[in-house]
Amino acid sequence: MTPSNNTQDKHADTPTTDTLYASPSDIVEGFRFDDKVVSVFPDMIQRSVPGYSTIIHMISQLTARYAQHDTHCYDLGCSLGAATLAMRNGLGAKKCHIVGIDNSPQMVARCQSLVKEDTPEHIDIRIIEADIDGVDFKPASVVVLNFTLQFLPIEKRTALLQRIAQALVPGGVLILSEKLAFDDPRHHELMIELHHNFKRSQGYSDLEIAQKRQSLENVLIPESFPSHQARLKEAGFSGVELWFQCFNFASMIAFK
Ligand SMILES: C[S@@+](CC[C@H](N)C(=O)[O-])C[C@H]1O[C@@H](n2cnc3c(N)ncnc32)[C@H](O)[C@@H]1O
Ligand SMILES: O=C(O)C(=O)C[C@]1(C(=O)O)C=C[C@@H](O)C=C1
Repeated sequence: MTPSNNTQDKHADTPTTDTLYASPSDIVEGFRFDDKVVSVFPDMIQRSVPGYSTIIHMISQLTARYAQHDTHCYDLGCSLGAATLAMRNGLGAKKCHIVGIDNSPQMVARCQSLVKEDTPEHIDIRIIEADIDGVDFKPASVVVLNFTLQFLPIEKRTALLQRIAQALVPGGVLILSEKLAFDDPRHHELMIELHHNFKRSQGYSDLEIAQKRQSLENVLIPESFPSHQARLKEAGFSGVELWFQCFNFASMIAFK
């Protein structure tokens, strides 16, 4: 079996368009990664996160540059495995242990079958159902948190990043993608407006945008780049840089 080059190819056969917030609802429930979200997730994330494909593509390249032989490569909050497969593609001939972790049983079940059908047996790749808060990390060279930390309660974020920093071998990196907040309220509002315009351009209605925003309230908690930078340094990283940003969506690289 030949692994696909485009990590989203496998998701292309998922037919479902995201219409989860298209009908008016009296009570908008808090966002959860349940069956309904799993069935539309590739479409939802592609049409909601500007630059998502670019980030996934670059995770391959960053893995090619930073992965070290016989270490672990972790994808934390792997959802359907887009970043996991991007890491796998970036490894080339390097022998690493790839581990994708998610605490949504529905995501994990679908991810396991997608990864299995696309990966030759000699590649060491595992998708595990677990809370990333309690995982005992093995020595790692590349760790990915692609739009996952934002769902962890703020008070748990430092401890997780400390455990990641401790697990990274010298020369290892953390790739951290997040929805950002901004300290200047004028800029914060502008970024939200431009993001909503992006969603409109992707076919979402004003109602869908408003209801999704409500469902993410107090579930996805964004922080500013300076806050992330300060916390990552406190957690043990020696350098933290932004390598991608489009509006309020960004990806950082943190060096051990
Ligand atoms: C926005 S999605 C991540 C997208 C994915 N990384 C990608 O690149 O396609 C966030 C994921 O994090 C998972 N998640 C949230 N909190 C978690 C936790 N404490 N432990 C493990 N997974 C978690 C969710 O179930 C969800 O699948
Ligand atoms: O739709 C939004 O406004 C988002 O914030 C996008 C976002 C994310 O950043 O994780 C939110 C939930 C889904 O998991 C997919 C994407």
